[in-house]
Amino acid sequence: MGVTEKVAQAVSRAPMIALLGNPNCGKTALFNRLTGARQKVANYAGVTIDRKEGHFTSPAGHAFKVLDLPGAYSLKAHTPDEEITRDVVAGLRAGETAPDLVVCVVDATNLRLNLRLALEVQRLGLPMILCLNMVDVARKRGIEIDADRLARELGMTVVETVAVQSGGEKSLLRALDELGPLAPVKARPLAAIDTVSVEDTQREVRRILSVATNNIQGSETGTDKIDNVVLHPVVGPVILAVLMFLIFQAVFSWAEAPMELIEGTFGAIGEAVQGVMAEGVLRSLLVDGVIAGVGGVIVFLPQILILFFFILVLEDCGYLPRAAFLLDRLMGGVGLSGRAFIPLLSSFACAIPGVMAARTIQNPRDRLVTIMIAPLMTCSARLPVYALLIAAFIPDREVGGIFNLQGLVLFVLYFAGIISAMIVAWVMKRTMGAKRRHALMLELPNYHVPNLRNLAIGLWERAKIFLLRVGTLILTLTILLWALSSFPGAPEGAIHPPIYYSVAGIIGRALEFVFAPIGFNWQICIALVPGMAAREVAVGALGTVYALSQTGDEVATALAPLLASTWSMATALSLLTWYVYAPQCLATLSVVKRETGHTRYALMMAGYMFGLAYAASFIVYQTARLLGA
Ligand SMILES: Nc1nc2c(ncn2[C@@H]2O[C@H](COP(=O)(O)OP(=O)(O)OP(=O)(O)O)[C@@H](O)[C@H]2O)c(=O)[nH]1
Ligand SMILES: [Mg+2]
Repeated sequence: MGVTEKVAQAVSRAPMIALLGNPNCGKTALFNRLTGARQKVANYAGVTIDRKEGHFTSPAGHAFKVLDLPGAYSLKAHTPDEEITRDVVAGLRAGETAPDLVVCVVDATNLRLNLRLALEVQRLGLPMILCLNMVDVARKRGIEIDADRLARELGMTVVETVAVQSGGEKSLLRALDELGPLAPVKARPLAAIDTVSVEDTQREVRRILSVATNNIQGSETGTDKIDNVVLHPVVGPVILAVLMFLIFQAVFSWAEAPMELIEGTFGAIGEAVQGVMAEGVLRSLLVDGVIAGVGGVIVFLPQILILFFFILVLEDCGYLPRAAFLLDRLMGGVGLSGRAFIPLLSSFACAIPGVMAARTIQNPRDRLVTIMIAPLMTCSARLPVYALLIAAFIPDREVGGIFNLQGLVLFVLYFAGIISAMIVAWVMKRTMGAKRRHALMLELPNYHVPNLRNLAIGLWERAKIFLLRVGTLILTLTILLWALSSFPGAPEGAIHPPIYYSVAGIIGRALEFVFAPIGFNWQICIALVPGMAAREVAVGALGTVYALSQTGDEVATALAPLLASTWSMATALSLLTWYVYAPQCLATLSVVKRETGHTRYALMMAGYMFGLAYAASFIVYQTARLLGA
């Protein structure tokens, strides 16, 4: 038997540990530390929305399987993500038994809230360890917890951990090794444990805290002082607006140098290949297909990373739920709950995690509306499209002495998506029958300085996702497009470049009939088709289409100036508008179908977004033309 097979066999027989706890107490951080995984950790409730399995070996050589679960306040699940947690620990999931051991992770700075779940879970009768996490923060705040006394009161092992410090998990590992073999236990049915009232549980928590801790609960902390400013009704929104604005400025100004470097490199490679290879199909594939197409997309990596740098910092320091709090009034005005904020914010990375994060929303209508508008948030796949067109058509100059016009336009595009989403939400809520809205119940976590390692991992993961997409999906589609655009080739006595007569050219010219009223030429129409698979593909596709439209020996890696000289401003604005609305992403539509359980919602989404895209582009194009653009 090979080593990997031995490991696999040991793992399959290993006991299963479930990490359970309130949202934001550090379960995922602990999971990552135990298993070496890189699951998303961030400073707000509701980061983990699905079960995630991993495994590790303890210092004494025992193998364990471990489950990271969505945070829950109680086993009485209110949201789809809490249901996952409840079903896993109660052994209700199809084909799964209850875990062999529950490690209940609690935030040591907030035992009053956290211990309630621990007591509730204890009634299931499963072997259990209580993990006092964030003891570093608790100590700093003068909270003293007598772990031995707590252990006696609860009748279970209690360990102290710091999930974000290397070695911070040691006490848990030691406790696991001391546990000895775990006999299989059947969890008590949920109905049987539902006999103690919340009030009684809370009374018991208070009693335990009074004997096992010094009962210090948050005197005014640094967090409160910051919040006095950040959540101030006037100053707060101003800070939020300035912050957002600075981010978009940075996306353009900081990215300039690295982008030029990448562009220059691809240009040089293109010219080198052009120089050493004889003219022919293979050279065209490399230069017009791979280099012009893929190179055209990779250029945008720096901008994506800059945007994510800011998002990750805001996520990790604890600002995001505050932003949700500030925007709750605005969102309430259109009938959305502040809960929708995090899913919508995740959608700025990609609508797919955004749609999935809507699982944390309790009210089914709220959840559906949030899912339906999530793709209107500007995902990072739109950034290359926006950046390309802005670089080509919007002059790089200062406005009012401080703002850069390009950054300003990008801000407007993001803003257009948000405002449109709010309007759509309002209309949907109206048609579904307006419902009284619930007060926002949102935990505001303590601020902390972003963890550099987390930040680096987050950026690295982003870069990996992007480069993987470029290397697989985008490369494949670009090559396919190159082939469709190159064959069958120009007929005798042709007056246009060969692409005009190719399969793609014929499709593009057929579609042009539909899209001419919004100012799209046949080259754009060609790019829209593979762009359905993923938005950035359109940029690569335009790169290839225009490279193939070049006559003579020019290399067209610098797409922006080429577009600037061949399109009208009206066309560029229209295409930008199209990308604000069009559902150019099949993956999102299929996730919507999966998360809602109905094909009709995916179709509804595609329908309303295409409709909006066409109408908005039509208005923008015709207006711009009237104004002579
Ligand atoms: N100082 C300190 N911070 C911690 C500790 N454990 C976790 N954190 C931070 O607490 C925040 C929440 O951590 P997560 O691991 O995402 O929490 P979670 O319990 O998985 O949260 P959900 O998935 O939302 O239920 C992150 O910002 C972590 O960096 C700790 O022991 N000490
Ligand atoms: Mg988590």
